[in-house]
Amino acid sequence: MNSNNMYIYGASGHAKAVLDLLEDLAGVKGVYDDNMGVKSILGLEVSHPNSKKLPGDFPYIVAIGSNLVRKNIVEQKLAEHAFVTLVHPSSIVSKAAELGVGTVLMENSIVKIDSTVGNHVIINTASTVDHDCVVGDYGHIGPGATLCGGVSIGKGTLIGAKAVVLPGVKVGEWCAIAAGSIVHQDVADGATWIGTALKK
Ligand SMILES: CC(=O)SCCNC(=O)CCNC(=O)[C@H](O)C(C)(C)COP(=O)(O)OP(=O)(O)OC[C@H]1O[C@@H](n2cnc3c(N)ncnc32)[C@H](O)[C@@H]1OP(=O)(O)O
Repeated sequence: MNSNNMYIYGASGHAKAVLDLLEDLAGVKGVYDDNMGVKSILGLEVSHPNSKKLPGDFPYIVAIGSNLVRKNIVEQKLAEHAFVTLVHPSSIVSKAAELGVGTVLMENSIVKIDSTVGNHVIINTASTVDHDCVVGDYGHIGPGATLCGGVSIGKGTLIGAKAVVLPGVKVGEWCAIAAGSIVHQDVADGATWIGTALKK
């Protein structure tokens, strides 16, 4: 699956990690980034689209760590384009789980039975989405984070590295959960949670 032809949008640290998921880079038909200062990544030339129409012959992956920037690129620049889903071979995905388009599962991540992961989500290294979870579009489950069973994560929300969301908890849209936190109650849209409490 990871050796299909595709374009990559984004050329910073997260893009490097995404390129490293691919069996080889021969299938990468182009890399785009809005930053004119970025000229290459892992030996691949980086193009700067500006007002140029982006090619549509192969699907894209938007490899940008910021959830909001990723959303804006998808919806403003690639609204007419198709996307791939990348799953590292070391990941474990239940046959009864659903993964959206443009979503990336990094090494050793796990998505368990009856979970649904939306579009353009990052399931980062060694994170766990346990049974019956929902992760909304443009979310990011950080490295080593754990979603216990029946957790719901709203659109655009960042779950920081090694954070734990306890069973059945609902985290709203566009929230930030600090690295290492334990989330034991529901979190409202747009809120920041640090440690074991909402940020004052
Ligand atoms: C491969 C990769 O790298 S993937 C990257 C995944 N990303 C992450 O895991 C990062 C997650 N983000 C965080 O943890 C951030 O600290 C956030 C979003 C929660 C907070 O960021 P900001 O809103 O900028 O808050 P800020 O940095 O000003 O910190 C606010 C306070 O919380 C404290 N704080 C911030 N993060 C944490 C944390 N993880 N644990 C404990 N305290 C924290 C700060 O020390 C500060 O304390 P103070 O008010 O006493 O000085």
